[in-house]
Amino acid sequence: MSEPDLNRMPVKLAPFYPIVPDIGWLERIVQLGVKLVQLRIKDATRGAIVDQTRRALDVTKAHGCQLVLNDYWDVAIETGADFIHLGQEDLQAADLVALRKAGIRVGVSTHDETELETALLVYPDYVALGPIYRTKLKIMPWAPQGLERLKLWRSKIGALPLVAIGGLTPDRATGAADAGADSLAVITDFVTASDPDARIREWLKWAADRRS
Ligand SMILES: Cc1ncc(COP(=O)(O)OP(=O)(O)O)c(N)n1
Ligand SMILES: Cc1nc(C(=O)O)sc1CCOP(=O)(O)O
Ligand SMILES: [Mg+2]
Repeated sequence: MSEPDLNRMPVKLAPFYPIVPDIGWLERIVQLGVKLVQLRIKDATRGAIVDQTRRALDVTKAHGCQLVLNDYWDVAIETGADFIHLGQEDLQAADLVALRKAGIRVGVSTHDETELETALLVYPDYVALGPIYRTKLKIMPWAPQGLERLKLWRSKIGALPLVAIGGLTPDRATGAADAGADSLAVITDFVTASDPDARIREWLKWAADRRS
């Protein structure tokens, strides 16, 4: 368990939080104005992950965007990523003290109340709840949580930043944000769009309208 750093400022997450499978996607969308992005690489060597994370940090820093690395907590420390995102199994393996010492922010996945209790024990910088809607990305044992569950998470975690994930689309965005999500994590919607750049711009316009 890692103690909270009382000097650590709470994070403010951008309302739109795209997740990408590789550096090519990341470079493409950061140039469009994305301010928070997750690099979620599956099935690559550690060397390739380090290399892509370094390249991701170069491009995100140049564009005033924050980088979240998924899963690879040791690579996050080695490269100086802004955040690490940890699932519940990742959480058991990660060295949270080392992450804190390195100044890396920590986001944690939750899918039920037990997982939320576990997540809160490590004083995360944000909590993610999913899948809010059915997702086509991966098979998951949880039924869609829905907006009521998002409201419940909001009431349970107070001011801690809350990320919604799973099946989100621009049509569903305002509902999820009004239910309490500070930031919406999205993959399939823009990756499978006929014009991904246009879809990213649509999301960014929604985020800008949401902020104002
Ligand atoms: C913002 C956000 N929320 C949830 C997840 C899922 O993390 P995890 O449960 O570890 O599953 P994988 O993404 O590693 O397959 C996430 N990546 N990001
Ligand atoms: C990777 C992932 N984790 C989830 C969780 O609930 O923890 S849902 C999910 C996929 C979300 O992406 P899409 O926008 O493609 O549905
Ligand atoms: Mg994971």
